[in-house]
Amino acid sequence: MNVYVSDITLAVASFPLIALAITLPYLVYQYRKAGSVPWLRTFAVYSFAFYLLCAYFLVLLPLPADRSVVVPYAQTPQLVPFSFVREFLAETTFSLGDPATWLPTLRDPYVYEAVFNVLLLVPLGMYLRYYFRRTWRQTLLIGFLVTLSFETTQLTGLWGLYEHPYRLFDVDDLILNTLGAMVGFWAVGPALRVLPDIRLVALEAREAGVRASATRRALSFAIDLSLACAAAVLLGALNIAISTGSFPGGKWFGSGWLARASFAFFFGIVPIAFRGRTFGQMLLKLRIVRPNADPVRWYQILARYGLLFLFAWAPFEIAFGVGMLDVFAEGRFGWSAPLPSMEGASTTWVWLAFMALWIATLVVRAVRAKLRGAPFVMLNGVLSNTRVMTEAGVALMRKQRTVLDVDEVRALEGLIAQDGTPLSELMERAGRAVAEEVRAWVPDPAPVVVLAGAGNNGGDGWVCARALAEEGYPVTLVAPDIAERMKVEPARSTALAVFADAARNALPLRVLVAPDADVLEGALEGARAVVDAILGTGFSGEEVREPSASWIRAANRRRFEGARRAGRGRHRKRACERGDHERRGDRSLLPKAHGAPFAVAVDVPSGLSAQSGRAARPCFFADLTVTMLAFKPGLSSPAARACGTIRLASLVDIGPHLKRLRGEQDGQTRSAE
Ligand SMILES: NC(=O)C1=CN([C@@H]2O[C@H](COP(=O)(O)OP(=O)(O)OC[C@H]3O[C@@H](n4cnc5c(N)ncnc54)[C@H](O)[C@@H]3O)[C@@H](O)[C@H]2O)[C@@H](O)CC1
Ligand SMILES: [K+]
Repeated sequence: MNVYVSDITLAVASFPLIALAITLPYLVYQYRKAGSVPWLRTFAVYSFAFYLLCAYFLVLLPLPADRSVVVPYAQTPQLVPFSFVREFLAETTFSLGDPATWLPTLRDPYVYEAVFNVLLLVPLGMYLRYYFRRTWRQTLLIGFLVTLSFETTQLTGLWGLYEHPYRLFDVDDLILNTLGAMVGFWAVGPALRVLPDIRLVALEAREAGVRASATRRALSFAIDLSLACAAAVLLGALNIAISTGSFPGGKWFGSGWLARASFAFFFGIVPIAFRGRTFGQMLLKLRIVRPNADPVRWYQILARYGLLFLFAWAPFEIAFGVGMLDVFAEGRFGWSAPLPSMEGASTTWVWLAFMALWIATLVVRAVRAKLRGAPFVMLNGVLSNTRVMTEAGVALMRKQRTVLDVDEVRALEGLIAQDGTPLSELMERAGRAVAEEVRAWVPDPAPVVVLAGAGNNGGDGWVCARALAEEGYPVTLVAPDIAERMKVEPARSTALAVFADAARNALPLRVLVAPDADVLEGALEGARAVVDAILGTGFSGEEVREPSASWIRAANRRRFEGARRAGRGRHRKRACERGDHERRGDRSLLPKAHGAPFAVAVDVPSGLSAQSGRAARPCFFADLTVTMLAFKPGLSSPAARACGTIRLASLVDIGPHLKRLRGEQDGQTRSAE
């Protein structure tokens, strides 16, 4: 037992080193991939790394001191399955009929080693299910492969580092370890109800990643600063090495000038050459842009960093003089060296006071930004009219600037159709885009409910349902009437075509026509995702008419109250009945019930006016809204929190069509005048 403890102690002792080594790459990776660094994921990653370290230490240590040592018992692999059971029965006093022998056997090495071997991979199974979202089959396979890697490492004496195996290759270990992974997989099941969904965490992180957080910017600045300092030191050393002796004073330039040149390179030339990105910013997917996300001009970059260095540097240079930086020439290091020799300490104080003031303004700005949920803007950013944004934020902001009125979207559709892409094709692309989002969320086929209205928004729903059914998802499509009786084109022909396809190819697609409340609730209960294709840009009015209203209410109930049989969440029910989740101006939304399906709205959540942004009662609450062609004005109203994350499905390159539309609009205004 002590062996285990000492291995784990060793792992604890060496983990900080590993943590240090993985932190920078982890932060960079996380910012690049997910956009921000949520604490839950970070905790999961670090604890997983720590666990793996422990596991490997337990399997491999202690290392024999001598590379050529022969450990007799480890030489012949143990290949008979379950021999530990036989040995245990043969060598211990254990007897099933005699309870007095039970307790002592627990302390028997055969038993605790077996238990240990099971426990070793229990955490792996837990991580695989919760964090990596693996199925039980994948967990079984991965658990087995990890065990196999342990055992082969032992069999080969640390891959040839030792001349002979020093630990025993044992088939029983393979069986018990793999069993442990499966135990972990099943044991974490109940916890999944309480733990936050790791995918939701990722989605939130992506959303948070649109904003360039102070940490992310500080990290990128630290990278650039390190590069500039390293280059300055290197150049300084080179300068001395090359020029010693050949010049009076032993060098070509003062190293102060080299430092300045190096800073000018990394903070001036590089971002100008790479259109607003320093190396650190490239690594962390940040960019210097104008406040409206337009590209910056070269002089704005110079102003941005010039001002920054003016604030931080100029008072310092004025106070200490240029020679101060000349560490190689002076043979002294750091700015503390000349302090005693200052002609009067007053300049030092001036500089320190200036720095303190500047840092204080930074802190105030940071706190204010945090409180208001606004981006953190530094004074040099204000003066140079530049901001640092994430690439995702820049892309989003540029797209969002093209906000089209609902009428304009309709006109645009007409122009696109004239140019050869009919509305039915747009509908096909729209439905598939929504299906893609559902699949990204629910990667393995699982029940999905599509609520499809009578208009073209419903048509998108039909396409989405077919796309998912083609991938094996059991889809329930809820429609107000049979497809033949739909009136709007191309929704009608699309629905008919989907219906025919489903029958011909035996797709797992079931259509419920005007189901009663119980049937609908039953369908929603088992769903992993629900698609709202009831009402889109064609919705108008203060109230939603039936049956759409009941459908929206049923979906919202499932979302906020949980499943009807769960018996929990009575308080939620009351809150829901009071309409807490719908109240306008109420900033915090009721949290989702556990196990509630992922809710995707097509184009706009049903009940929300895409034009005015007013939410009718009821209004569908979505996690994600996939809006078609362009952003609409209503999507940025306060009521638009019903949208969840908003994603744009471009469907076509609208640039040229938009130009034509705007041209035509101008022509009309002029002729009207
Ligand atoms: N913009 C685009 O490029 C595309 C748009 N398409 C979809 O088409 C949608 C627009 O289609 P439609 O113009 O047919 O309109 P919708 O399908 O959005 O809505 C029309 C239906 O809503 C009903 N309705 C209106 N007000 C109501 C109320 N107060 N209560 C209950 N029902 C009400 C109408 O009776 C009609 O059945 C878009 O939202 C989008 O999803 C896609 O099919 C293709 C591409
Ligand atoms: K909708």
